[in-house]
Amino acid sequence: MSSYSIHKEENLLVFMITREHKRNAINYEVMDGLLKVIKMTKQEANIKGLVITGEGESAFCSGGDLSAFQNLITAEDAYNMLSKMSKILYKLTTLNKPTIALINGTAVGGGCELATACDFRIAKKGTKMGFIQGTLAITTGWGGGSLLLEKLENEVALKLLMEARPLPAEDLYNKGFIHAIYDQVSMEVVQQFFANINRIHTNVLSAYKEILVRKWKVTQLEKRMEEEVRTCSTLWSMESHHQAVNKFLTKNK
Ligand SMILES: CC[C@@H](C(=O)O)C(=O)SCCNC(=O)CCNC(=O)[C@H](O)C(C)(C)COP(=O)(O)OP(=O)(O)OC[C@H]1O[C@@H](n2cnc3c(N)ncnc32)[C@H](O)[C@@H]1OP(=O)(O)O
Repeated sequence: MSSYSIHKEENLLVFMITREHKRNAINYEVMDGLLKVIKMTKQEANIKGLVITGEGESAFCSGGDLSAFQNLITAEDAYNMLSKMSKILYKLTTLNKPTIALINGTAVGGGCELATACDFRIAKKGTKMGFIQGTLAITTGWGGGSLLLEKLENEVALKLLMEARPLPAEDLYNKGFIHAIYDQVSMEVVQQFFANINRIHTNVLSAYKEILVRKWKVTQLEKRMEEEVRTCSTLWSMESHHQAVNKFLTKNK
């Protein structure tokens, strides 16, 4: 069974992680799917934007698949995986069309990084989200810390990263991380959120994205994300991280 699906909803492409049993954790197949959908969104003239979501009601995305990545022991092993995803998140962030994270359930760790790489975040009421990487004795490893610092005030972002705890969507709406909250989330609410943007020609939407991307090029966002990956790779190789992952993976055994 595939780890993701891609379909069209009117003029939007929808990418869904279909790993509900793993709380939509990201494996290499999901990474490849993300690359594919980013390319499709860019190339298809009749597509106006991209929506990223997770299967089911419990989770948007629980970050990297810890069971798949637990065999990455050294900093070099970790770097290869982390930089692969970080490059994908940079491509997503700088995509020339609007992107929306439809946060249908819990988003933690790399799941929050994925959401941060989108332009807009819509969440279901009460959903918990957190950059919990600190509890695993690592930092954000896919460049999401650098992205969060671009999207929120520095002090607000830093506090979220340093506290490493899940917060309800309502709190994150007040901090500016979430842009709209709905009782239930579906493609209907995405179309509602997107309606005004949808009236505007794609060339104009792309031109606005280009203004933002130009700023990120000047401030070397890509390089900053790469440095973040390197720092996380070193932390990843430490015993404290391996112990924390082991604790999670054996919690129900
Ligand atoms: C690798 C990059 C790094 C980064 O740069 O950010 C990361 O993303 S590190 C990963 C960070 N993520 C986590 O630590 C999240 C771990 N998951 C959880 O805390 C919880 O599962 C949850 C997301 C809060 C959901 O809780 P709950 O609804 O109670 O479900 P369970 O905990 O029982 O999980 C069900 C099932 O799914 C497996 N699972 C969940 N998350 C992951 C994951 N990230 N990787 C691998 N597997 C995951 C969990 O082990 C359960 O499996 P079974 O026991 O086999 O049913």
